[in-house]
Amino acid sequence: QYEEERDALYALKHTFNDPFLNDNWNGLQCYENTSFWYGIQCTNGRVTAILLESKGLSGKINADAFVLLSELVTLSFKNNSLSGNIMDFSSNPKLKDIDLSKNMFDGPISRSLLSLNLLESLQLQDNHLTGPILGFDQTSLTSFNVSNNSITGPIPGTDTLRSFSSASYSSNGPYMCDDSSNSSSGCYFSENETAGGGGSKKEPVSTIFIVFDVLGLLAGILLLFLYCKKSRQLKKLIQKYQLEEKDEDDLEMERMSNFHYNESKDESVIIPAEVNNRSVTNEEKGELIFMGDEDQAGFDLNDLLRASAEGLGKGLFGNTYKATLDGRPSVVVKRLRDIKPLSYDEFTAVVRIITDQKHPNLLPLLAYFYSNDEKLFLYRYAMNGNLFNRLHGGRGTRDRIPLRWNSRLAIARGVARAMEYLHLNPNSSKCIVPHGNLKPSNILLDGNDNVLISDYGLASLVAVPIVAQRLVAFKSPEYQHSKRISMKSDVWSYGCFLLELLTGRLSAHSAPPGINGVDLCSWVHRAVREEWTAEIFDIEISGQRSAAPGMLKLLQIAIRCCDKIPEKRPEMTEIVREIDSIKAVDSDDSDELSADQLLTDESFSANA
Ligand SMILES: Nc1ncnc2c1ncn2[C@@H]1O[C@H](COP(=O)(O)OP(=O)(O)OP(=O)(O)O)[C@@H](O)[C@H]1O
Repeated sequence: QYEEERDALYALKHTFNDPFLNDNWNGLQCYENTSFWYGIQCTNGRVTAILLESKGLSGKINADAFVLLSELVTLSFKNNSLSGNIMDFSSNPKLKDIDLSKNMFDGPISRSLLSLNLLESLQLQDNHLTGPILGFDQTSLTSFNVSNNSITGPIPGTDTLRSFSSASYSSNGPYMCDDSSNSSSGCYFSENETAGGGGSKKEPVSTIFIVFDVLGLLAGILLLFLYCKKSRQLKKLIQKYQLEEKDEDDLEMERMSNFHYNESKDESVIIPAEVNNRSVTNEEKGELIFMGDEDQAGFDLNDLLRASAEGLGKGLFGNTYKATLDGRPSVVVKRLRDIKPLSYDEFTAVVRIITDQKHPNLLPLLAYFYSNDEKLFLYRYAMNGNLFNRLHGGRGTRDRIPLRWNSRLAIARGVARAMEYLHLNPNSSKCIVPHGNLKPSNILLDGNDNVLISDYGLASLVAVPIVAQRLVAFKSPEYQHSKRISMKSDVWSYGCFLLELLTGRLSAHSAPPGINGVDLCSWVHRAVREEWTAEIFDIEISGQRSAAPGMLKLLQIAIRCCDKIPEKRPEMTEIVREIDSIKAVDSDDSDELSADQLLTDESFSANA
C-alpha cells in the first residue's frame, strides 16, 4: 500500500512537472501521522489529504489518478491551472472534502461523485464544466458550488440540491439560474428528481429511467474499457517514472532497510537494525556516544530503542524526530542524510568542533550515533518550539498569543550573543561557515522562552554543492555575485531574521519550502524610501509607543546587516553592544500612539 500510494503520487508529480514538487516529493511520504512531502497529510502511514492550493500547477490529471489512494479524505487543488475531466473517485469512499475550484477542468461532472456517501463539501466553481448537474442526494453534503461553469439546467430537484442558495449555481449555461428572476432561489429545479442527472420534467419519468438505464449501462462499459486502458497507461507511466527515479529510490530504500520499527508501542522510534544484530562487526554496529556523562543524560541506547517517536519535520540535513523516553525529558533525534562520505575519525572531528561550542544560547549536542549506514545527532527537546511558529503561527485565531516587544528584544539579543560567540570562537575557522543556516526555524525556545540556536556546525558535514542549494547564507547577495560566503553572510542572515522579527512578515530567504515570502531587505529599503513607515512594524508591537525608540534602533541595525556590500555590514560584537544598549519597556501593553508615528525620514537618514 505504501508503494502503491507513492506510485500514485509520483504519477501526479509527473503530471504537474513542478520544480518544487519534483524536488520535494521524494523518499518516504508518510511515517505514522507525519508526512514528509509538501501538501500531503498522513494518518497511520496512509495518505489522507492532498492540499495543493494556489501553487501554479498545470497539467491534465488522469481520470484514474486517485484509484490507488483509497484512504483519501481531503483533496484540494484550488486555484491552479489544472485541466482535463473531473477524475474518477469511485475508489475513494472516505472522501469528505473536494475542492477543484478555480482551475480549467472541463467535461461533465463525474458520476463517481454520487457514490461518495460521506461527501461534505464539493467545490467545482470557476472551471469549464459542461453537461447537467447530477442528482446529488447525500445528506452529508452541506457545502456545494458549481457556479461559473457552462453547466446546463434544470437542477435535479433533490432535497440536498434544493438546500443550497442560487450562489451555488449562478453564472452557468441555459436553464439553470435566471439572475433577473424574482423567485426566491432564481434557479430552475426539476420535479421528482432521482439521483442520476438533470432530466426534463416534460418527459415521463419511466422513459427517463429507461434512457438512463441504457445510458448508464453503456457508460459503465465505456468506463470499464477506459479504466482498463488507463490502468495500463498508468502502469507504463509508473514503470517509466520508476526507471528515472530508480537510483534515488534505491538509495532511500537501502537506508530504510537498515531500520526497523520498535513495535512495543503504537508509535515507534526508527532504530538502526544493526544495533541488535550480533553478526555485524563492532565498527559497523555503531554506538551511541554521549557528550557528557551518560548517567547525567539519564538514558542509554536501550531507552532510546524503546522510546516512541513523533516526526517533527524534514529539514535540509534529514528527518527530525521527537523521542519520548519513559520518565525522562524528551530528546530530539536528527537523522543525517546527504552528508559527505566521512570516515569515523573525520566525522568525530566535526562532532568535536560542534561540542566545543558552549554557550547558553546554543542548543548543545547531547549524543551522536555513528555507524556505516546511519548517523544520528541527539539534542535536548526545546519545549516552546521554534521562532518561525511562534512568530507566524495562529495569526488571526483566538489561540494566538501576541509576541510583544520585550520578548522580541530578548530573542534578538539571545541570537546575537550566540552568533557573536560562534564568530569569536577559535574553532570556527575549521568550519566552512560559522553557522550558515540562521533562520527562524533554527531559533528554538526552551520552556522559559530562552533562545537556543540549532544546526550550527552542520554545514561542514554536507557537500558544498548541496550546501549551496540549501543554506540561507548561500542566498546572500555576495554569493549571487562572487560565489563566496563569509561570517558576513551570517550577519546578512541575522539582518533578515531581525526584519522578520520586527515586521512579522515571512522572509523569502528562510520560509519553509512551499511557502512564499518577501525579500525583506529590499522591501524595508523601499518602505523607508517611499515612506510607508506605517506598514513596517508588526501590528503586535506597532502599538507599543514606549518601545518605539528601541524598535527604530533595531530596524537600523537590521538595515545595516542587510547591506549588499559585506564589508559595510557590522561585526556581531558591534551588534551585541548596540542591542545591549536597547532597554526593555516597563509594560508590554499597547500605548495609544503607534511606533510608526515616531518614524520620520530623518530617523533613517543616517543609516538607511
Ligand atoms: N531540539 C529541538 N526541539 C524542538 N524542536 C526542534 C528541535 N530541533 C528541531 N526542531 C524542529 O523540528 C523541525 C525539523 O527540524 P530540522 O532542523 O530537521 O529542519 P528545519 O529547521 O525545518 O530546516 P533546516 O534543516 O534547514 O534547519 C523544525 O520545525 C525545527 O524547528
